[in-house]
Amino acid sequence: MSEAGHSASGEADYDAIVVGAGFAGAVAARELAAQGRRVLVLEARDRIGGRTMVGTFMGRRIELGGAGVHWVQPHLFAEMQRYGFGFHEAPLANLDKAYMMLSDGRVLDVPPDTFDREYNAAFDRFCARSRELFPRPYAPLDNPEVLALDAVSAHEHLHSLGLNELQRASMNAELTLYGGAPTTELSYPSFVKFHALASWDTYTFTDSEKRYHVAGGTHALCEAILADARADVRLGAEVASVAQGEAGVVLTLASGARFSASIAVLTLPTKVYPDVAFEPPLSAEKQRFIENAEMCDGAELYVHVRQNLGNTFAFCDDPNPFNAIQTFAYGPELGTLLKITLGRQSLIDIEDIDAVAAEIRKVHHDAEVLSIAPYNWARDRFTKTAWSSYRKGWFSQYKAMAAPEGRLLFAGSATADGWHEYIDGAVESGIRAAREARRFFENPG
Ligand SMILES: Cc1cc2nc3c(=O)[nH]c(=O)nc-3n(C[C@H](O)[C@H](O)[C@H](O)COP(=O)(O)OP(=O)(O)OC[C@H]3O[C@@H](n4cnc5c(N)ncnc54)[C@H](O)[C@@H]3O)c2cc1C
Repeated sequence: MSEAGHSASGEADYDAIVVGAGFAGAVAARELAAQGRRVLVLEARDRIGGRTMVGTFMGRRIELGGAGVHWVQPHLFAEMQRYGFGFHEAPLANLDKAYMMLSDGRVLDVPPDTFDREYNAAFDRFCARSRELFPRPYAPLDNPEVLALDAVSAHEHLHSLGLNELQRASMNAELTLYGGAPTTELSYPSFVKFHALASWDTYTFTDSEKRYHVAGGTHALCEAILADARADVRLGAEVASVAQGEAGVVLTLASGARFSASIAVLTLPTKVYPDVAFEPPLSAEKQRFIENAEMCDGAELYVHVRQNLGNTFAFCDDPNPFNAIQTFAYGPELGTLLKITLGRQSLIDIEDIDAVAAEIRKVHHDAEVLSIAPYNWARDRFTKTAWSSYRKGWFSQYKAMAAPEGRLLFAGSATADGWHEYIDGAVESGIRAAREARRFFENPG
């Protein structure tokens, strides 16, 4: 290569290189190929799917990353429709038991109807202004008041509402889970936007986060999208540097291999960008966003318990390490599989079965934990954060991360206008980046 983007013959290897084969990358690759472009996908891992990951536990398929999906997530739903994927319903509805672990460790055994009513009341109050603040949720910064409120933390807003103990604790557990950090850090309007996206309706929102999975698994859906791209895909291809010049881009892998193209679409999780060398460096605005905006310290864990606990749900308020403990499957022979979501994995070692069992027994006193299936996203070097959550003051800056820089286009769920903590946001961002690419190719100047 003599100059960024040119091989010795002067021909770039590809029209576009997509970095990352999660949902954002798979969709961007397919859309670029549909435009007639020659596309290469470079993925650091030896699998596709990124922050969606399917495993098996006790003979069942489990989603260790992004899983909850809903038809109010239009980009993802369109993909499910296109490739013929339906919805698989997780237990959640018709709970036998509901629990609330308060911040001091006390556990309330709450009748499920009361739990639902109080939690929904808290949610309604927290998001009471969602329609007013986000009349068009896909243009989330149109209302100038959102920009001002971005400096307000979820904690500050929650404590201004005069809620009762159960309402405040359940809502704080939910917000800790979403923020992946203490709620004093989470941007208040960034969370309210999700309520607006769920048609300004609390029940629909709750269904959208916990109730439905992709039947057949997220992996199969991601595979279907990527197969449709008919792109060259290289797994185990960790991009170490990205150089752009007048003629194109050159991406160099950790192995030393180099590929050139006219443009690159980057879909890296935000916190991973500092591990890639950019020449010239990324803009100061982007670098500030990368350093400051995201904070999610989350992880996911499945637990097999000998006893049949029935259909249960527990919220655990910060600083208890598990924020949500939900029955995933149960029966007389199986016992119970619990799915646990943690906003703050650093509060516990999720690979330590004794520590996990002790925590479970605070809610389910006699539970005998037989085995666990943890995955720690915050410690995964190709993720570093779990889902994308915005620190207060940084939600209003997300467009800095999405903005193209020369021949580099940026996708990934954190850059989405809509469901930024979700698979839907990843799909949305891949479509947007491909649209930007089309504009670039039509008018390269
Ligand atoms: C535990 C957990 C629970 C979640 N729950 C939900 C949920 O219920 N519902 C929902 O919709 N969403 C959920 N999410 C969020 C959702 O999974 C993500 O928003 C979405 O999958 C992100 O997709 P992406 O393509 O933007 O990024 P990613 O999926 O992270 O894709 C980025 C890709 O880039 C690759 N990469 C990184 N560095 C390099 C490099 N140097 N070179 C080449 N490749 C590289 C990574 O390996 C990865 O494959 C959850 C996420 C987690 C972790």
